[in-house]
Amino acid sequence: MPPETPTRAEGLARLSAFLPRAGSAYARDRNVDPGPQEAGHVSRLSPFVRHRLIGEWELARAAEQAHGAAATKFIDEVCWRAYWRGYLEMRPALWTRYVAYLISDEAESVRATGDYQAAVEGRTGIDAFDVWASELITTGYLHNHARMSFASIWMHTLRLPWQLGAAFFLEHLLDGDEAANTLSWRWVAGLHTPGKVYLASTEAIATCSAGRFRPTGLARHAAPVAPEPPAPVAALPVPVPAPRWPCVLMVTPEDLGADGFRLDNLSIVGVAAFVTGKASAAAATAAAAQTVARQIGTEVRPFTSRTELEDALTAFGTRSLLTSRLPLGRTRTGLDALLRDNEGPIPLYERTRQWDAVAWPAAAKGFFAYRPVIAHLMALTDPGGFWDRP
Ligand SMILES: Cc1cc2nc3c(=O)[nH]c(=O)nc-3n(C[C@H](O)[C@H](O)[C@H](O)COP(=O)(O)OP(=O)(O)OC[C@H]3O[C@@H](n4cnc5c(N)ncnc54)[C@H](O)[C@@H]3O)c2cc1C
Repeated sequence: MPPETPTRAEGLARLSAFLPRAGSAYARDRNVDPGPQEAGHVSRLSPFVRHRLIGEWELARAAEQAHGAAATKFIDEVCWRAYWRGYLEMRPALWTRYVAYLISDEAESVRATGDYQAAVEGRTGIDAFDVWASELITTGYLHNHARMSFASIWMHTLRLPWQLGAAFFLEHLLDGDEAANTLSWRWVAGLHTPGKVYLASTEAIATCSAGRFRPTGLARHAAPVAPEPPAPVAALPVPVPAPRWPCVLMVTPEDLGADGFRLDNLSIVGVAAFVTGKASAAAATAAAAQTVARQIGTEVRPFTSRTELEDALTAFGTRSLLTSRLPLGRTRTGLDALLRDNEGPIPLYERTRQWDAVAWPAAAKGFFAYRPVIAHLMALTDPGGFWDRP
């Protein structure tokens, strides 16, 4: 697993070590999880990709260069990430409803039950499930098939609310991502593609765990889910040119720079680091901010409060903040609370990476309808560049 403070160098080393397996071997073996002690058939790059220490485009292009058409499956999987992200950005109600459930009386009473406690402590007696609960907590990672089966057993066999399972994942996954996580749990529940649920089976778990597990007593029928109104579709903000006046570059765990912040022709007078989230993400944010500040010859001011942010802006002599687009989720919610403080507005300018500007609006329906956009993404000349030139 990644070191305490994941770095781009570590992620790139992991990518180059994995690359020989990103072609036909990935297509054939990716669903088999030999366990955390083994090298495995997947990249385990998600914690680096989640925080944009490495861009999705870098993974996809490296795989295409190494394997040509045989990299299609790997590139598809990489693009699931942008698909989920775009889908949620256009349906913010799915996120707000999920958050509202977590603070409801019903959620509180379920958390107090023995069944919930047994599930999160890995004491259900269900083979595989209990091991995965503890693997998630100790390593911060689960293989995709383990995530699917765990979520299925959680809601369909144990009959626990999907939202509490999603929250358990988000708390422990090092790649915890509001879009991929919430929407994958909804997909297992049958809420993403109506009527299509994911039911874990003994045989599939035995095969996908390379024979390590053979759980019995799994549900043969899906748990009923409460019907919900369709989420209204919101328009994505149109990307706008970055301001040419002096700004402070704000680095957040949502984008740690991937292959650069492309600051040429901009007037950046300082760097502010919003050090929030898990300890590893906060440390990586501080480190990424240091790197970019060194490159442009300025200072870094870390902040977690309005007062520290105000101090940084005063020190740098401007009130304009420039950052990579902040998607829906915990970082955005935390920052909005600081910016909305009644000490006066702080203008925030968000830049959209070209990869996101093309990928997100295409996530209108299912992934099948989305697939044609993958060719456009792969053809972009500067996918990590920002869509902010006039
Ligand atoms: C219930 C559930 C919850 C999930 N929660 C998260 C989450 O919080 N954060 C997260 O990044 N992924 C999540 N996923 C998707 C997927 O399980 C992980 O991205 C993947 O297991 C990461 O391991 P890897 O880096 O070895 O993937 P690889 O197979 O090596 O894939 C390469 C990269 O492609 C992306 N990717 C691959 N598969 C998916 C997918 N199905 N959806 C989205 N992106 C994908 C990831 O960025 C990954 O690093 C979830 C899946 C399920 C079923």
